[in-house]
Amino acid sequence: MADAKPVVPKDGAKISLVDGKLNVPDRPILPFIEGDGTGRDIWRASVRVLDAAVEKAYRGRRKIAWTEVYAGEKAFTKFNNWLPDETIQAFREYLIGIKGPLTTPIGGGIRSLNVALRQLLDLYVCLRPVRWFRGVPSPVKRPEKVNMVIFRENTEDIYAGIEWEAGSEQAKKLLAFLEQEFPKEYRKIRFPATSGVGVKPVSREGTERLVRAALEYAVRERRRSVTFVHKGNIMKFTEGAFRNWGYALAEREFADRVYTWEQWERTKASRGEEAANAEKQAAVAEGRILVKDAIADITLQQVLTRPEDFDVVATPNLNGDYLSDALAAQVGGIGIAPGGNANYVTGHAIFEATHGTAPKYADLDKVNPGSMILSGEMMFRHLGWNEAADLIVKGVDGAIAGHRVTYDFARLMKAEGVTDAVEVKCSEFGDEIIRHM
Ligand SMILES: NC(=O)C1=CN([C@@H]2O[C@H](COP(=O)(O)OP(=O)(O)OC[C@H]3O[C@@H](n4cnc5c(N)ncnc54)[C@H](OP(=O)(O)O)[C@@H]3O)[C@@H](O)[C@H]2O)C=CC1
Ligand SMILES: O=C(O)CCC(=O)C(=O)O
Ligand SMILES: [Mg+2]
Repeated sequence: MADAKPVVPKDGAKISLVDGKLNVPDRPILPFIEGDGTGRDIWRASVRVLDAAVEKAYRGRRKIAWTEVYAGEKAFTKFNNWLPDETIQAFREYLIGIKGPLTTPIGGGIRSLNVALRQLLDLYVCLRPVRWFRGVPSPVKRPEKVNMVIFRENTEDIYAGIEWEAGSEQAKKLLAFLEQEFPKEYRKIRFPATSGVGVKPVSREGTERLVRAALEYAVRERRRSVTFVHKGNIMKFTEGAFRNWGYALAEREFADRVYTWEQWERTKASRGEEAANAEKQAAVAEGRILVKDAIADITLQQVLTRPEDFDVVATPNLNGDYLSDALAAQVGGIGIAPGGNANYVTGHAIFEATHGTAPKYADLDKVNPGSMILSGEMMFRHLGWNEAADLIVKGVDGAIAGHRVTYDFARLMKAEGVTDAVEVKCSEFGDEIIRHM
């Protein structure tokens, strides 16, 4: 069987990290994974848009040296390997890349390749900006109020994949250990003989590097607040610790840039509520970032009812997964929800849409390529290619304003009474974006 060594364009050059800064050549080698299911249609449309933006912005001076790497069904078919080492090696070597969605079977079979890539490359931030594009149909009345950036921890929590099937030898062994060593806790397991068991690791290091990234972003981008979203009332030493470590780091490393709810609590306890409110107001007035926290369940209500209270969000892995799909709905759905996974120390990053493979639409040239295209836009900004990124935003704005959109937007537009909305194919929506650049 052939090996999965990527074929790199001869004139391509490597991106490198020099003194903590990306050094991007004019012909950067960027590995890409096409993706399973709708990934194939989406990639075909997206790569044309990304190339067109670069061509229009730089008139041949810059060009991407796309290099296909393999994972998922295509890799398994070609190489009998779901995630070849060559793919990991390529992302290691070329630093930055982009991928389509990959299928993960439910309740058995292989573990997530998406998660494996994040863990193997230690891409500890999953960055998912959620903002509304004018004209995108939305189920909420004021979608323009949604402008949030999710920093989802990307390497630990239950995504570590440490769990054992009910009745398995491993589950029995762990339960026997618990019965022996922690009898009080063991007695809380309602049906031990038929329980699957999982482990949820959340570390101080993992939390701190994620929170640091969120705060650095908030400072750099002059954002208003950072909210730690957690379920720390129930999971005290994992999610609750995430909150506590987050506050401690904010006060330790960003003392002169933030004002935290913990500070407010301390001032209230020592000098009363009025003094605490005055202190907070003064801090916010001088441009400090308000650092606060919210419990995950009520957050899911409040992001709907008062989205303006949420700005940058830092949260453990599972909460971030739920929150990013829920928030995407408010700005027009998962068809326009980009993202990126990154390690800000090593410089490694893989950009990818928030959505999955949407298998029922595979190869129909139907779904919205917007999430992948806007993930490309994020990638260009990450590379410092802002002119190309701006053209993509211009193209997306124009395509939406023209009301020639994929089925998801057309469906919502029609429901909103937009009579001239025309459903176009995935590839045609790509054409529309290029036309409006
Ligand atoms: N990072 C990754 O690679 C991810 C992979 N996955 C994997 O994808 C597979 C399918 O997951 P599933 O839960 O069905 O979620 P999906 O995100 O794949 O699809 C769910 C629904 O979202 C809508 N949707 C998805 N993509 C688009 C798009 N590009 N344009 C417009 N609408 C879209 C469709 O809604 P409608 O039916 O209303 O038209 C679709 O039925 C699973 O194996 C899962 O593990 C999931 C998430 C991320
Ligand atoms: O890996 C998967 O299949 C799902 C991942 C996911 O839902 C996400 O990263 O948002
Ligand atoms: Mg998800």
